[in-house]
Order: sequence, then C-alpha cells, then structure tokens
Amino acid sequence: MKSVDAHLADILATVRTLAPLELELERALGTTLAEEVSSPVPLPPFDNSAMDGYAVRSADVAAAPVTLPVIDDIPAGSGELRAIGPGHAVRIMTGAPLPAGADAVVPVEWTDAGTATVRVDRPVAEGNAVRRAGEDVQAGEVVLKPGTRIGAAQLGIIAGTGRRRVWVRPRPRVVVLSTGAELVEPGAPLGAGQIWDSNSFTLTAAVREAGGDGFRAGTVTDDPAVFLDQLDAQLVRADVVITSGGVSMGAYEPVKEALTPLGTVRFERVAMQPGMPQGFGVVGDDQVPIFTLPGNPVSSYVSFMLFVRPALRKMSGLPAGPPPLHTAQVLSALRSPEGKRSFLRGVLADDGTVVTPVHGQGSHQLAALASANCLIVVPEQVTEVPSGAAVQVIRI
Ligand SMILES: Nc1nc2c(c(=O)[nH]1)N[C@H]1C(S)=C(S)[C@@H](COP(=O)(O)OP(=O)(O)OC[C@H]3O[C@@H](n4cnc5c(N)ncnc54)[C@H](O)[C@@H]3O)O[C@H]1N2
Ligand code: MOO
Repeated sequence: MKSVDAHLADILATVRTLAPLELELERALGTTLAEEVSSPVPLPPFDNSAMDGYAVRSADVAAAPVTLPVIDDIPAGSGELRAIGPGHAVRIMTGAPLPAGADAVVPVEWTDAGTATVRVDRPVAEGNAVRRAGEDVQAGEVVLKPGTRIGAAQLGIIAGTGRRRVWVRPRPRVVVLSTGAELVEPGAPLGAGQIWDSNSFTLTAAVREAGGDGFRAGTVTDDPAVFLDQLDAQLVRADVVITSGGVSMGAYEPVKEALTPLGTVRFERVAMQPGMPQGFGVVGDDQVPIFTLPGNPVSSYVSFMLFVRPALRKMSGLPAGPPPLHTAQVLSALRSPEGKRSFLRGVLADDGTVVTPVHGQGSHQLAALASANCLIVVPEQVTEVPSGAAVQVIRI
C-alpha cells in the first residue's frame, strides 16, 4: 500500500500554482497577493487629530485652567486651514488635519466644550492626541508582500493605499460531484435503499473553508458514460474536480470504470484509515487535477483535509504540505489497524491540552464527525495507544 506521505507528495508534484490575474478589490477576498503593494503617499497623509477636542499650542495651556478664544472649527475632510496664533484654540474633530501652529489636541472631555471661547481644565504635552503623517506607512513603503493571503485587514490596507485593482492568484474553482445510485437530494423524500447526498455539501463547504470557490455539481448515478458526460460539462469552469464514491472494489464503480481507460488517473490503496481507496490524476485538454475520493462520508472528508486542502493551498500560491500537527494527551485508550495511519475523530479541549475520542469511529458516522473538532493521528506501526499517552492531532 502507498503511504499517506507518498500520495500527498505525488499530488503536490502534479498540481500547479494558478496564474495571476488582476481583480477588482471587491473580488479579491481570500485570494493570494501576486505583487508587492506599496503606498504612493505617507499614511496618514497629513498630521491629524486622534480625538474630538481643541487644537492648541501646548505652551498656551501649561497653566490650565485657562480660557482661550476659539477661532475656527475643523471637521474631518477640511482642506483650507488657517494657522493658529499664540493664545488661540481651534475646535477639531477626529481625523481632521491639524492646523499649522498647533502642536497638541485637548480632548473635549478636558474642557467646557465652548464654541466662542473654551476653558481648558488640564495641561497637555506637545503631541498629545496628534497622529503624525507617515506614522503608519512611509511614502513608497511596502505594506504587503507577494504570497500574502488577502483577508479583511489586507484588503483594507490595499484600499487604504488608493488601489482599486490588485494582482492576485485566484481562489481555485473546484467542482464537486457525488456519485451513487442510492443518492437523493436533501429535501426530496427518501425511497427504499436511498440516502440523502451529504458528501457534495460537506466537500463544497470544505473547499470554501479552505479558500477555494466550490461549486456543487450535484449527483450522478452509477453509469460511467453519464459520469463522463457530466465531468466533461463541468471541466470548463474547474481548476480542480472532486468526486466522491465509486472507487472501491464493488460491481458498480462508475468513477473508476470511467477514468481508468483514460490512463491519466491512478486508483490506489493508501495506508490510512479511513480513506484507503484513493484516486488522483488529471483530466481534459487542460489537465485539470481530479481527486476521486472514497464515498464513505468520513473517508471523503478526511481525504479532503489530507490531500485536497494542501493542493488547493499550492494552487493558491500558499505554502503547502501536510496539515499542522499539535500534541495533546488522549483521555481514553485507542486502537488502530497495523500498517495504516489512523485519523480518529476527537474533541480537543479549548486549551489544546487534552483530547477525547468521539463515540462512533466508523467511516460512515457523519454525526460523530460533526461532533469532533480534530483528527487524532495514530502512526502506521502503532496498534494500541494507552489512555494518558501523548498523541498528535490535526485541528479540523
Ligand atoms: N470489498 C471491499 N469493499 C470495500 C472496500 C474494500 O477495500 N473492499 N473498501 C471500503 C472502503 S475503506 C471505503 S471508504 C468504501 C469506498 O467506496 P466507494 O468510494 O466506492 O464509495 P461507494 O461505494 O459509492 O459508497 C460508500 C459508502 O458511502 C456512502 N456514500 C457515497 N456517496 C455518498 C454521498 N454523496 N453522501 C452520503 N453518503 C455517501 C454510500 O452510500 C456507501 O455507504 O468502500 C468500502 N468497501
Ligand atoms: O477506509 Mo474507508 O475509507 O474508511 O471506510
């Protein structure tokens, strides 16, 4: 049997980082930056007030309480400013430019809030409540480097440098297809021998959680020709295809039957539990990577986390490798088949120190998976883990 590590290595050697494209900022969330972003101007662009209050010369309020004439009113956005002379105050709002001559702002709470004159009750140091030009970013300074995942704050600073569009590696577009004659769309009634299709929902959501654009292309019955037609129709919008089901040893394995003759997809047994039957390769003129995951719901999800997620990261231009491991103490004994790496479902305590396996470790037990927040990894050569032992876990 092929090792988990060898299978992931083959996958990462095959998938390519997506080519950069220029996107409107509104569409850039979750993509990876493909250029250096710098600011054309200092940020803030001008000295401004950090508080609502009065711009003054600090020397004029050193002997507070003092009363000063208020010679101007500066809301944020004001362009033309009068310089203030000695003994004067100007009412100023947060974000408004500091007038020439002023060197400090007195918060309104330290005054009588007057409009013609103002009584300042406390002295302020020079620079009090003043935000200096360039304090956040100098003109020309790089604020984000290529390879940065664009989240809310990153999008904010790109907009904050005045950019409308940005070069990024896009979110991979991933089409998810379920196969199985027993599958019914949730919402429709269940007939004898049928189950509701859950994998396409799980996998599409997992794609989105991993930063891809997931499209649920629904279910295909057990006919290989119909499966190939469906796959062909989906390839135009796919950077990756994920299928679930139809890859093990049964009499009706449409995915295996349809793809084996192409010679570009390998079906293998990987030394893991769950998730042993795996298929991976490329399809279509554009050599679109395809993951044919096992149908058991827990198996397909675990396979996604171990193999598809790292591939999506590589395609997005992010560092890609096996999921990060954390160490915790397991609170009950575990068993694992010899020669396979087990990924048991567990609940990791909030502080990350201890982990409890969930009840129901079958690869069909989706409710048990839904109650878990981690996978407990038991190495290939280990068959029994005593309660209290240190184990490695993958957060999910
Ligand atoms: N004789 C053998 N039988 C099986 C082997 C084996 O080595 N020899 N491997 C087992 C393992 S391990 C797994 S995992 C499954 C994988 O089977 P398939 O990938 O061919 O998947 P199916 O047979 O289509 O389905 C398996 C199971 O999962 C349910 N399923 C499928 N799709 C969905 C879906 N979209 N939503 C919810 N549930 C789904 C399906 O009804 C089956 O119960 O094979 C074992 N058998
Ligand atoms: O190894 Mo299968 O993937 O669990 O039931």
